[in-house]
Amino acid sequence: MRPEFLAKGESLLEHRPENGREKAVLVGVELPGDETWQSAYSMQELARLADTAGADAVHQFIQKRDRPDPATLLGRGKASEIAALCRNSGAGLVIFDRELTPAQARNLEEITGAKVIDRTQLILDIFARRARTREGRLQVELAQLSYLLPRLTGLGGQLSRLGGGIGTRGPGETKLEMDRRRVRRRIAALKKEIKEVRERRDLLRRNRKEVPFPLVAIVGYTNAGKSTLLKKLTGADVLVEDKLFATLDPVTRRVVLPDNETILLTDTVGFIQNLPHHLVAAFRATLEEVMEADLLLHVVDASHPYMEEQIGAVNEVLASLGAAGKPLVMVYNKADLLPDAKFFREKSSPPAVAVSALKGWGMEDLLAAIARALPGRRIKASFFIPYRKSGLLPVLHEKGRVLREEHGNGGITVEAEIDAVWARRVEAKLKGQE
Ligand SMILES: Nc1nc2c(ncn2[C@@H]2O[C@H](COP(=O)(O)OP(=O)(O)OP(=O)(O)O)[C@@H](O)[C@H]2O)c(=O)[nH]1
Ligand SMILES: [Mg+2]
Repeated sequence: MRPEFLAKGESLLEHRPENGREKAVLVGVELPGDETWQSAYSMQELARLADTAGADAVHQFIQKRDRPDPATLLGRGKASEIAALCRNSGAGLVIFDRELTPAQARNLEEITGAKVIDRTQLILDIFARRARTREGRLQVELAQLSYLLPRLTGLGGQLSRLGGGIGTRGPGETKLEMDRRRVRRRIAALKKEIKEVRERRDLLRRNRKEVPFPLVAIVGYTNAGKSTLLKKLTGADVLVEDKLFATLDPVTRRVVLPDNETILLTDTVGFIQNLPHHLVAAFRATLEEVMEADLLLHVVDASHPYMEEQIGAVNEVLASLGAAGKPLVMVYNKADLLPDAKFFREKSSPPAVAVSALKGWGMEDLLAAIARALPGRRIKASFFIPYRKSGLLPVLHEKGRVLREEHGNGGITVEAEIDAVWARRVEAKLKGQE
């Protein structure tokens, strides 16, 4: 996706080749206080992100430093080594696992002669390529431009890197000012459009509320198997891939629980450690599905060596969205890859089930757990009860709070606040034969 402020032929991330895959050198920088296993895991993840974006890691290493070098993050000597690595392997791209300042990126590009980007830019790039809906695209563009704007400030070199082809002084400055204004204008326009999309969604959501189906949102670390689960439970034709961030646009489908209650199940964008905050902000509208949900299914890849850390990262994002206290069922997925998944089923708070979304194992357990965990949703409803069915009146009194009761011709009009499930049961009895 090309942000509109760029002229034709210019690209925000020039490292992307027209076709085929790019060769990249991946660099981690470990500072005092960082855990070694964490840097190593983060690098593995960076390699998978690079793969998803269309780059193959030809070299990767982690450099330990006492403090970051303000000009180049790692030492000049190391930067020259990277230059040699790039030359020898034909890599045109260097990806850092740590956020780079605009000056650092520029200096490193000068030394290495390659494109230099960081983890945030890589994730933004993946999102840009994968967003399908209008809303998703708007959100990604907003995130990209918000990331870009501070990087345009006073940096002629940086702008030319971003496709302007401009010098650093003189007329370049004027163009730079203009670009900055264009970017700001575009950001304002995007925010307005997203607000409109959001208002329409709110309307849809309100309509949906009147149909009192509980909303259940699937959340979890990227690649945990969320879409596979939705597919298995609903037969929905959703994208499942062994790639990070396969899903960007939420999909909602109906599921009928064993007690005949219907729920709406929503698949969401996956979470990742160090999720760029621009992205969280931009995807807030999408993630509102999560905040609105009556129940969350936290899907975990139980076969992953860093399962606990991934659970922690997801809980952090949930907390930042204000969804930490929501009713939740832990779904330990990929049980088919484990010798014994019994352990997970024994956890009881929050309730947990072990499943294999791929093989369809544990789906009945899961549906039963959802039914148990769903909080009773009270709605306001009115009923007309014919006298021959007046046996239903005590049900309303027992299960709900009767607000109004009027005995008229042929029957009783009752207004009550009642659990959604019971409201539907009473409706069903009223519609039934006897
Ligand atoms: N062995 C095994 N693999 C699974 C299972 N569930 C999902 N997978 C695989 O895990 C990979 C990711 O699955 P997705 O359903 O796309 O994962 P996701 O959580 O939706 O991922 P994102 O949308 O990228 O966040 C795919 O290769 C699936 O086939 C499972 O129960 N067992
Ligand atoms: Mg998915």
